[in-house]
Amino acid sequence: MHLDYLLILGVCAESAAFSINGLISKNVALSLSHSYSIRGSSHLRSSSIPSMQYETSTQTKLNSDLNINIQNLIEKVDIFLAGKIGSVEQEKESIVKRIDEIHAKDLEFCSPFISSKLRKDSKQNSISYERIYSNEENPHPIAIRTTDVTQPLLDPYAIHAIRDAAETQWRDKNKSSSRFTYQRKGNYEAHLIDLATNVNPELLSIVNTALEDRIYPLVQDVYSDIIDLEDLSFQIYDSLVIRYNATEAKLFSNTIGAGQPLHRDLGIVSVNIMLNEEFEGGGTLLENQLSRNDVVDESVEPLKPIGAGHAVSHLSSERHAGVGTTDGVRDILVMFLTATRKNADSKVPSLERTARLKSMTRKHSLEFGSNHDAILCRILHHRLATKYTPTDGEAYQYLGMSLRDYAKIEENQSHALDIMLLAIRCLLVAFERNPCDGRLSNNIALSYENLLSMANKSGKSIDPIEMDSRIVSFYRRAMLLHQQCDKIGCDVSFDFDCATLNFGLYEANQDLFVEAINVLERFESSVSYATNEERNEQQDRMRNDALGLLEFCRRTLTNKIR
Ligand SMILES: O=C(O)CCC(=O)C(=O)O
Ligand SMILES: [Fe+2]
Repeated sequence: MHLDYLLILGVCAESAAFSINGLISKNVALSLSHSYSIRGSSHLRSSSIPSMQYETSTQTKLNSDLNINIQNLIEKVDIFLAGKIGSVEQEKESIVKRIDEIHAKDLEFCSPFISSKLRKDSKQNSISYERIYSNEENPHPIAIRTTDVTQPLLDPYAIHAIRDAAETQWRDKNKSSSRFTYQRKGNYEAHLIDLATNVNPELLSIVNTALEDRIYPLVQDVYSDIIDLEDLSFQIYDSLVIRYNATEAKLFSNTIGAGQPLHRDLGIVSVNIMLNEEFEGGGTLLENQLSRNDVVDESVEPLKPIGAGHAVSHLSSERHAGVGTTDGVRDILVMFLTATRKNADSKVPSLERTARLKSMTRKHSLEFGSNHDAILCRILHHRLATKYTPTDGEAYQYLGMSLRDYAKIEENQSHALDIMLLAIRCLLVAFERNPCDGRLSNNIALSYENLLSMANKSGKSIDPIEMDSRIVSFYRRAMLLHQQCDKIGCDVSFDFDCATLNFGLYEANQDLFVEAINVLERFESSVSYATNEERNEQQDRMRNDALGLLEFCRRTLTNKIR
């Protein structure tokens, strides 16, 4: 589905206003005034760097149109920011300074692990690997998998030492210092640096040898086409031993197994090494493996290394999940690599800056007393994220969502509408880059709904049929993407619930009760795999709302038939 970006600019022509039938909000005592937009998660690893490449032949023309529009769009965002913030350039500088300082501090955490020599001085890569491609007509590489059984990144001795140290730490509850945010039943984690420091000092030399001889040369080989490696030195900023214990997860009736939801990691490159083979399910699902056609592709399978000691690697910005391990125990060692520039003015690569800008936004914005200033802070951060990595779809997504939030508090209706249009255009740029992000499709549909109601308020009119078809297409797309993930064993239940309820509510508001029922019926059969208590509560509330709405639709339909 390709959308016409220019059309969005032209939707405000003067003609009859379109009004949504307000049946639900008028007649039903449901607390459905809120819609569920989906924010990026705030955990340590929620950040993003661009996907490896971004081109398809059918998109070529759109891309070139898009380039002109992006420039125009960014200019408009800059004009908006300059009108709201007195000293934009100064603010930007201080944000970047703060981000770079955190980066420098984080690098100390794993400093006992060696960093890579510059590429020209480093060893030649000897590890064979294959590329894994996105699921589209003109696929682009999204990951690699090592392919030669005789060349593991870690040998059995190293694997044994790592697992043994992790188990020792897990037995000692006092020693578990976790920065890991996916504290789900059945999941365990240990920082490799803690294991090397507190449990088995030999791990330092084991890991450093693997890094120097195999891992860094491999990474430099794999990513040389994608990242400018000139004067770049890689370094571990964190590394985790993760255990997914399916038996324990099942005890808590978490039927999808032990896993991690979709996320991005901080840093630049993630290397995911398999430590054992005795489990069912599991593996790493990359969002871009999903089908972007409006079908569920049954052939998509999560990536698994060829055996213990072997690896899968991807840019940390590729959105991915740990698919539920359904039987046994799955152990992995994940290394998150960042980098510094040796000879440049700025030591921090722009990819790293973008990732950190996005991950720090929430924290920085909470420092402001007023909601207005907090939203401006978010817009500024995401604008900077798009500046450092213009290809980053998620940066555009967040920029769009923060602009949308500004539009909602803008009192001047006409200005609000203009800002909303800017927001939607950012979201559409994001969609071009990340067509398989189900949250994004939901948020676009929702934003079109917001646009319609704002247009009504300000007396402007929008082609209702065009809008309706976009809203429905984006909700359908969101549902389909979530459905694919769910089928593969990746926990998207929260996002799936959001999209389902929003879509059902939209249909019900159009008096399309049969359609609404079809959508909402999912709530009668689906299971919730909430990640933490807060989400659990929110999800329960959503489910109740949805079931109430479903009942209302059924009742209304029966009354109509009578
Ligand atoms: O389970 C997996 O393979 C994914 C692990 C992962 O993404 C992470 O630890 O950040
Ligand atoms: Fe990850």
